[in-house]
Order: sequence, then structure tokens, then C-alpha cells
Amino acid sequence: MQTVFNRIAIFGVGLIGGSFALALKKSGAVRQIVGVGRSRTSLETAQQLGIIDHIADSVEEAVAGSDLIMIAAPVAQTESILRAIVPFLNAKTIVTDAGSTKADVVLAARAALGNKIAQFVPAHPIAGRELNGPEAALTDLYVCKKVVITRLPENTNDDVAAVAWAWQQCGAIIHQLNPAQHDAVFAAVSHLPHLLAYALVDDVARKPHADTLFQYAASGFRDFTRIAGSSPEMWRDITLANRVAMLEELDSYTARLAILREHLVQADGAAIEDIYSNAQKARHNWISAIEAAEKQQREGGD
Ligand SMILES: NC(=O)c1ccc[n+]([C@@H]2O[C@H](COP(=O)([O-])OP(=O)(O)OC[C@H]3O[C@@H](n4cnc5c(N)ncnc54)[C@H](O)[C@@H]3O)[C@@H](O)[C@H]2O)c1
Ligand SMILES: O=C(O)C(=O)C[C@]1(C(=O)O)C=C[C@@H](O)C=C1
Repeated sequence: MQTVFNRIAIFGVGLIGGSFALALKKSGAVRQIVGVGRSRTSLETAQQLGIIDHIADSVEEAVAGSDLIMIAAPVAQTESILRAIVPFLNAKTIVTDAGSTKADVVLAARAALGNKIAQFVPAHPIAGRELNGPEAALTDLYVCKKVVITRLPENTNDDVAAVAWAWQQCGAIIHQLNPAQHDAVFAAVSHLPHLLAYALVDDVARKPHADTLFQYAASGFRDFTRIAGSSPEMWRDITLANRVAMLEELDSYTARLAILREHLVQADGAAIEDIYSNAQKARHNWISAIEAAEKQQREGGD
């Protein structure tokens, strides 16, 4: 049975790391949270907001006294952060992450941690928003949201259970996938939608009459493109890290667009309506299933 964490070090105290810290503090699951980051100003903001208790003066200081280390920086930073951590890593300290991709993160962890790889339990909270930085962190971000743990064969059951427990204290529900399954799923339902939203807004913004278009764009455009307000650095890293699975999804989507385009050329209303109806039905079913699951979790949890 997991007991309260004495000290957690968070590398990257932004939306995701900051929300993890706030939720753990609220639940009483941690005594002290230490922040490590790229920007001193951002860490000071996190401290002023009560997200972290202390700004680490060095990686050694952050790592040596912590029983859990959370990496919540853009995924391309994972290997260099782990390489900085490894010389100071105690045998009992668990390292985890919140990265949106998992196969690349596991490869980075194997390269950096070597024979300490068993201490790394990869995970991904399926919750977020288009805002970033510590100011965007929310105590309730993970309530009733999934966290996917992509455990390694080397992980101990106790370490996986400790990471799961931490997320459960944030209100999350634990799922498990392997890294390849994880990346294939999120290429389709998270990474491709971000690429499409960025592409649409970029396309509109480059048109000579962009000002007029934006002036009249309303809630449909706003809903479709909300996620294009997300961090370009974070999404560049995700896009490159999950390149192969994303290319597959992009090809599938492009083929669907080509079919729709041909129906449009032919002015084939029945065929267009058939695609739209199929999509509408699938979306309604998806929303109903999510709402039912959330209701069940809320009621079961009370
Ligand atoms: N935003 C989302 O919706 C979401 C959801 C789930 C998972 N994630 C993943 O969580 C991670 C963090 O995303 P976020 O939304 O919190 O981004 P964010 O920009 O809000 O926070 C990232 C923080 O990491 C810091 N950082 C960058 N490089 C660093 C380094 N080398 N060492 C230490 N700190 C460093 C940045 O200064 C920043 O404070 C990413 O891996 C992302 O893929 C994001
Ligand atoms: O709500 C948002 O803004 C998100 O983009 C969250 C979202 C997603 O649903 O695609 C984005 C990245 C993640 O790794 C997990 C969740």
C-alpha cells in the first residue's frame, strides 16, 4: 500500500506538471514539491501560485532527496533531462513522465538510464487544454480523466502501483497500453486533430483576405481550431516523435478527403450525406458513451 510521498521533484512545471502538483497537494498525497525548469521566471511564478514549495538550485538537489520524479517537459527534452538525473538517482526513487508520446520516450529512457531503466514508469494523462505554463495549471484537470501507463517489462509491480496511486490521488482513472498501441491510438484521436487544426488556421491566416475571414469566423471555426492555440514547441515534438503513426493517419484522412472531394465534384448529395450521417452517428455514440462513463465514475466515486 502506497504511503504519502515525502518529496516529489517536477521537471517542467507547466500546465501538466503544475496540475499534477496542485492535485497531489490538495489530496494530501505529498509533503513537499520541488520544481526544476528551463526558466527561472516561470518557476518563480509556480512558487508564487503555490504549485511548488521550492525551486531546486541544482538537479542533484532535486533528485537526491525525492521519492518520485515527474518529467513534464516537451517530449524531445526527455533524454537530456534523464541524463542529467541519472548520476544522482537513488535505487528507491521512481521516475515517471507525462509525455504525449510513449515509444520515443521509452527509447530515450533506455538510452539515458541504462541499467536503471526499471525505475522508469512511463505514463500519459489524457487531459489538457490549449493553454500552457504554470498559470494554466488546474487542481481538477485530471478528475475523471484517464491516465495511460505503458509499463515496461522491467518495472516492478510496486513502482507501477505507486505511479498509479499518485494519479488516482489526482482523481484519474488508470488504463494500460503498450507504447506502440498507445502511439497508434493517439496519432488518430489527438495528434492528427492538432495537425489539422494548425493547418487550417495557417491556411486561413496566409490568405490575402485573412482579416475578413477571421472577422466573420464564429463558433464552428472556434471549436474546430481551439487546439491550434496550443504550444507549437510541444506539438512539434509530438508530431516528430510519432511521425510514422501520424503519417498513416494522415494518409487515411487524406484518402477520406479525396473521396469527399470527388463527391463534391460530382455534386453527389446522397454520398456526401451518407458520410456526414455516419460521422454524426459515430460522434453521438462516442459522446453518449463518455458521458455515461463519467456519470458512473462520479457516482461510483462518491
Ligand atoms: N498540454 C496538454 O494538453 C498535454 C496533455 C497531456 C500530456 N502533455 C505532455 O505534457 C508535457 C508538458 O506539457 P505542458 O502542456 O505542461 O507544457 P507547458 O509548456 O505548459 O510546460 C512545460 C514546461 O517544461 C519546461 N521545460 C522545457 N524544457 C525543459 C527542460 N529541459 N528541463 C526542465 N523543464 C523544461 C518549460 O519551461 C515549461 O515550464 C509534454 O510532454 C506534453 O506532451 C500535454
Ligand atoms: O484539450 C486539449 O487542449 C488537448 O489537446 C488535450 C489532449 C488531447 O485531447 O488531444 C492533448 C494532448 C494530450 O497528450 C492529451 C490530451
